[in-house]
Amino acid sequence: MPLMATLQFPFGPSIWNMRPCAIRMDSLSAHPTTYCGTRTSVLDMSKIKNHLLTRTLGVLAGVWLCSSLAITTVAWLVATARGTFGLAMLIACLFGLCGLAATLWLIDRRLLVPLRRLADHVRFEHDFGGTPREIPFDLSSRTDAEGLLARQLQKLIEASRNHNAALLEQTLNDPLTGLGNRRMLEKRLDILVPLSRRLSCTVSAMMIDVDHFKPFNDNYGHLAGDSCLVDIAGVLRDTFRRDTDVVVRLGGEEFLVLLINTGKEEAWALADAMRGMIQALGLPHEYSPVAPVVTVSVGVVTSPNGLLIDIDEMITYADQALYDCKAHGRNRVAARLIGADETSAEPIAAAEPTAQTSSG
Ligand SMILES: Nc1nc2c(ncn2[C@@H]2O[C@H](COP(=O)(O)OP(=O)(O)OP(=O)(O)O)[C@@H](O)[C@H]2O)c(=O)[nH]1
Repeated sequence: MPLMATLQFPFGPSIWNMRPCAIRMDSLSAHPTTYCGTRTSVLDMSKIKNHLLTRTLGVLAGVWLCSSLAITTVAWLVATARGTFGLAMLIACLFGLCGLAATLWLIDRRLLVPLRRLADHVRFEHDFGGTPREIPFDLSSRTDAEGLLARQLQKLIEASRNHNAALLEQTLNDPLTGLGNRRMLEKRLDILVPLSRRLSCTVSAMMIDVDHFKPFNDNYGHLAGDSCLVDIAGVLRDTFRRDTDVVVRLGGEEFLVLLINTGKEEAWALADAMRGMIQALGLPHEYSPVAPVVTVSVGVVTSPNGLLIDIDEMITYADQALYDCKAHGRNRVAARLIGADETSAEPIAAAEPTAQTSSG
């Protein structure tokens, strides 16, 4: 509000173009911690506002005083010389108007035009999806209050960009394992679903569940459980490395992998290899009836030829395949195939684990 008040002089249409800038700068300082994250910047902003106000009023008063003195002198001289008071007053008024117009023009060129350009820049930068742009050099290199304002705004914009990027990172990642989370999955699906449809390619999803994780947690402790989840996430990251592979932790001890252009045999083979690698980690789990080490069960579902319509549907089918795994003793891979008629998803088989020999 203070800066807004500073700029509300009736100087013609260009003044009204300043409104967005005034509001934006005002809102920056009104929410310092959420927008720029520093209180120092707010102090600087208020200094700038005071500086601008003092300077504008100073320029106005100076120009007005000088022109009034000049006008009065000229009027007095003319009236004395010609003895015609009316003519003298007319000339004085003309001079006065010219002085006023010159003052307004100067203020517009020196103060308002740069501020208007700054407002345009801030408006552009406010769209954080855009490519970052430096503030125009002729503005930021100025040594006066406008230059200071430009540099401060650039700092605020950069701080805000970094802050937003960090927040985005946090909202898309699982803090424990560093894998993506459900929101990341949704974001990637926005790209992958249309792509798989356009290319009419197969899509496979895997639901991975740690076998008997509750007794592991209960007996070895929550920290050991966390460390186990991190190790499993590492295997997933190493196994599914293509740019289009999506690996997320859905929550708890459940992970989801989405593979574009991957048929059922390939998905099955990958899932089984990954299952073997997790078993080969050899994380002791003496409370598991399946094996003396940590193992996983994997439900795989494949949608042929871009039939992936809805991720929730894929997850439901993958869950059913996972249920098949559990019904057959865990530490294995089971797969389902979504046919043209998606309601008749049929189980392909529940694969005997190739690396199950050690599990007994
Ligand atoms: N350490 C740790 N444990 C978690 C986390 N999230 C969930 N859990 C634990 O994971 C366990 C999940 O237990 P259940 O859902 O019963 O699964 P389960 O024991 O693996 O049983 P099955 O899946 O049928 O083999 C619970 O003990 C949760 O407390 C986490 O972030 N860290």
